[in-house]
Formats: sequence, C-alpha cells, structure tokens
Amino acid sequence: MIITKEQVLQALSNVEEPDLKKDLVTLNMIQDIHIDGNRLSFSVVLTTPACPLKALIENACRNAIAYFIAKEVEVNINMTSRVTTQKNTGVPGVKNIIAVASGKGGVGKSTVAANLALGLSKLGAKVGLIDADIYGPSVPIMFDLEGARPMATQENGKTRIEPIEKYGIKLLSIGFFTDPNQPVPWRGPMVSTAVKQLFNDADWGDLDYLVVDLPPGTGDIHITVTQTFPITGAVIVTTPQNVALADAKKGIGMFMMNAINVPILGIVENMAYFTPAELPENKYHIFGQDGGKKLAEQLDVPFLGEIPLVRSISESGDAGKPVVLQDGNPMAAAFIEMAKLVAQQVSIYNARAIVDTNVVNN
Ligand SMILES: Nc1ncnc2c1ncn2[C@@H]1O[C@H](COP(=O)(O)OP(=O)(O)OP(=O)(O)O)[C@@H](O)[C@H]1O
Repeated sequence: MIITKEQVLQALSNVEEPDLKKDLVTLNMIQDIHIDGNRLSFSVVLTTPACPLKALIENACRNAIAYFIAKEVEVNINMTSRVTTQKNTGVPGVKNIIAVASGKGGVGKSTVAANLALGLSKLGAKVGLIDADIYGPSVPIMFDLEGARPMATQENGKTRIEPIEKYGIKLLSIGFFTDPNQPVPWRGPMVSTAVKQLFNDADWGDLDYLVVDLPPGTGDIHITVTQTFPITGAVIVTTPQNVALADAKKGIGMFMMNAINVPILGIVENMAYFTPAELPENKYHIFGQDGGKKLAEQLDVPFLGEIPLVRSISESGDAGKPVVLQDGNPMAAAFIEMAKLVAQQVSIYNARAIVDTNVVNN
C-alpha cells in the first residue's frame, strides 16, 4: 500500500477541533508526517498541554485515517502542544496572564489560584504565580515559604528579582517583601508600584501561563494590573451564598467595563457543598445549591466547575502543599479538571483574537 502525505492531510482535514471550530490541517496542527510502508506517524500540536479534548482528538485522527485511507495503516500519533498567545502581555516571555479574582473575601480565591497554577504545571505547562493580595498574601503559607526572600540583583541600575521556584512553578508574593508581624498600611501609589514590580522587575523566563491572585473586591490593584498588563482573562471564584454571588457579579461587572475590558474565562463555585471524608457520596449543600452555575448562566459566561468544602483542601493549604499535588486525592482530580477548563477558555479566546486580526488584515 502506498500512502502519500497529501492523502494524510486530506484525511485529517476532516477532523475538526471542537473548540476552535476549524479542521486540524487549516489550524496547522498536523506536523512531522512520516510514512514508512503502511506505518504512519505524525504530531498533533494542541494549543495547550491541558487540553480536555486530547483523547477525543487523538481518536478522531485515528478514525479519519482508518476511514479515509485504510484500516490497515499502523498509526502512531505524538500528541504535543504549543500554548497560544494573542497579544503582547507586556511581560517578556509570558504568553498568557490569568487573573483570579473574587468579589468577597475568604471564598477560596487563593486556594483556587494556587491549585490552578500547579494543576496547569502538572499537565505540562510552564507556569508562574503572582500573589498580589496585599491584604492577606497566602502564597508564603500555602507553599511553605514563610520567611523566604527572593534574590534581587542590580543590572545596569535596574533591579532584577528572581522568582522562587517550588513544586515546579515560579512564585512571587507581595508577602515575601513584607514582615507578617508588622502590618504595613499600604497607600495607593505604593501598592501600584510594588505590584507592577512583581511583573516588570522579575525574571519570569518563558511562561505559558502567569496566574495572578488578586485581592478580593474591586480596588486600586485591579485597576493597576488590568490597565498596565493585557490580561488574557479572569477567573472569578465565588461560594454559593447570595452575598458572595452578589459581590461576584460586581467583580465581573468591573472586568467587563469598557475601560477595563478583560474577558471572563469563567466562574468557579468553591465550597459548593460539604462532603465528609468518610461518606464521600453524601453532599450537603449548606450554602445553597448551584449559585455559581446559575450566575454563569445568567451572565452567559463559562462555568468552570464546583469544588466541594472538604478538610483536605484547607489542611493541605495550611501545611504548605496544595491538594492538587496529592495524587489519588479526588480533590486533586477536581482541580485538574478545573485547570483544563481554564486552559480551554484561554485557547478559545486566543483563537478568536487571531480570527479577529485576520478579519482586520483582510
Ligand atoms: N474547598 C475548600 N474546602 C475547604 N477549605 C477551603 C476550601 N477553599 C478554601 N478553603 C479554606 O478557606 C480559607 C480561605 O481560603 P483562601 O485563603 O483561599 O480564600 P481567599 O478568598 O483567597 O481569601 P482572602 O479574601 O483572604 O484573599 C483557607 O483556610 C482555605 O484553606
């Protein structure tokens, strides 16, 4: 049997990327085609290593080769990825900035940000995390880095801060630069300068995703960050109570304002229900049910999943090793699923932006 490269491309042009709504060949996702007799190998370059549709796309490719060429072809597919970006993030080497925000305090925003960053990294992405929560920086505790001080060097009169590396990601927290026992009253301009430095003066290297844990509410830091750096999108964390939902709505409203205009990647419903470790089938909706999901429907933004209230999440955070790092813990799986959905939304936004540019260019 003689197979040609053209036949392979023709066959694979029948496989659509379900999120990006175009075929894999048009999207330039098929590469390194090698043919040796009836043995065929090629790479599928996805837009993120955290692609939730990886298995589905691989299967569709196999079926297309069997259907359009022949069942006998021995297919070897290398599923790989190159994370997309749509705009200059203003931070050299950083492809996408993901802001994690909440309207109300204490809803688990920092927990979500840390597990999201580590989840994306576990899935194969290069990740950084900025803890810009001046009122209660959590990274030093959640990553067992209390008292850590990042290295800073002077280069041509400019300060270069070296992010701290832990569990495979790069980290900077406003908490690394303050004394936890001496609360500093932050003033507006001071805050803006300090937060900008975490982005600009740090040596982030090449990152697929830089996750930013913002303070709760809508304040100076939100304005500074969103107006200084082109944020790819925001993840909004809420709990199901009405008070939290009302504040989440305000937070979303702020990102959607014309002057700010940051896309909403979706809503995460944290502490969605309580589940005791010994009775995992039992779900107690102590704060109400489906509040986050309904808010997402109402505002027409993606719903990124629910995370239950379980002890292992708070225990692992307090112990300095977020739960997503615990293989076999069902909560690790829940955060991995959330990370995949966030990465999926980033890819969708990036693809849309490319389409928009094409329209402008034409
Ligand atoms: N799903 C959960 N199950 C159990 N405990 C949780 C869960 N989510 C967060 N927590 C715990 O709740 C507390 C508050 O969480 P976290 O610090 O992430 O909230 P936050 O919204 O970032 O707060 P802040 O407003 O101070 O920034 C922490 O002790 C955390 O471990």
